[in-house]
Amino acid sequence: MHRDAPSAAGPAGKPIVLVPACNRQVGEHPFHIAGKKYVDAVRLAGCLPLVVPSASPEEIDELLAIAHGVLLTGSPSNVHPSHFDEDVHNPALPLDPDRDAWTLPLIPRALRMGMPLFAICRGFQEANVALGGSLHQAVQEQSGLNDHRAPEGQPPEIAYAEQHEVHVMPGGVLEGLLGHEHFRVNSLHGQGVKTLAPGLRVEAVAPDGLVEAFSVEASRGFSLCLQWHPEWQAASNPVSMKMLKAFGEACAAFRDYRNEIRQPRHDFKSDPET
Ligand SMILES: N[C@@H](CCC(=O)NCCCC(=O)O)C(=O)O
Repeated sequence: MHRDAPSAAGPAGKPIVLVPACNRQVGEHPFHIAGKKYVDAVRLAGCLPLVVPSASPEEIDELLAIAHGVLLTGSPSNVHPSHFDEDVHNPALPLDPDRDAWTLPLIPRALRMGMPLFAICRGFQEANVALGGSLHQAVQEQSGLNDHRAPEGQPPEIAYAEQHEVHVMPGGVLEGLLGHEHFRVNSLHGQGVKTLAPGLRVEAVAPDGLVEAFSVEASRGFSLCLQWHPEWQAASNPVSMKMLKAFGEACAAFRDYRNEIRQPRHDFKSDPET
């Protein structure tokens, strides 16, 4: 086999990142939707976004067989509290049980494979619940915790403006990437971590002590789950770009590993050119 021949798995294309969609009623009809800023963030990471409408358990396995990473987006909808054994606290707030139904089983399966995971806001909350944690349904109603919701009725430039500092915990993924002790982030959430799932490592906390970032210690792959929105104007945010670059590199490494183990073993004895 010529040394410069492409590998049997073919030239490595961009890593494929699954982006689970939300479910939204538009007029009389149900739609699957995904925020453009999340899809743009996957491209900024150097990966190929694959927005997925929904998936049956069998389809989850098929999707994981072709993917090299998962990005869980934010959403105005809340993770249904039944997944952490609570009743709905405020029925006026939107839910998305169809998204919950497949992202919650997707997360542990992806992590068990060592597939890179990048989770944002609702996605951060999904990851905590999927792995056995629970959420405050109304952070602002908890004694000692601040109101982490965005200012109401404001244009995106105000709603996604930086709201508070986060303190980076020493020795974790974030400190390794950023080397920062603290920096300011935006904040657009009413739910928040109540109990952290087993096996999660706190990566950053807000001034009131609320967990703002975690990684999955048990996973052998890259994982970074953030309560804030790094995808907002990410291209002009050096902190966001460092995290997205690390995620993209981890997805590329996972792709290369996948291609390597799937490459048919070469029988050098029978090949006259070796
Ligand atoms: N609904 C949850 C999660 C909040 C969240 O993801 N906000 C972002 C919504 C819009 C966007 O996608 O940027 C909560 O309130 O905690």
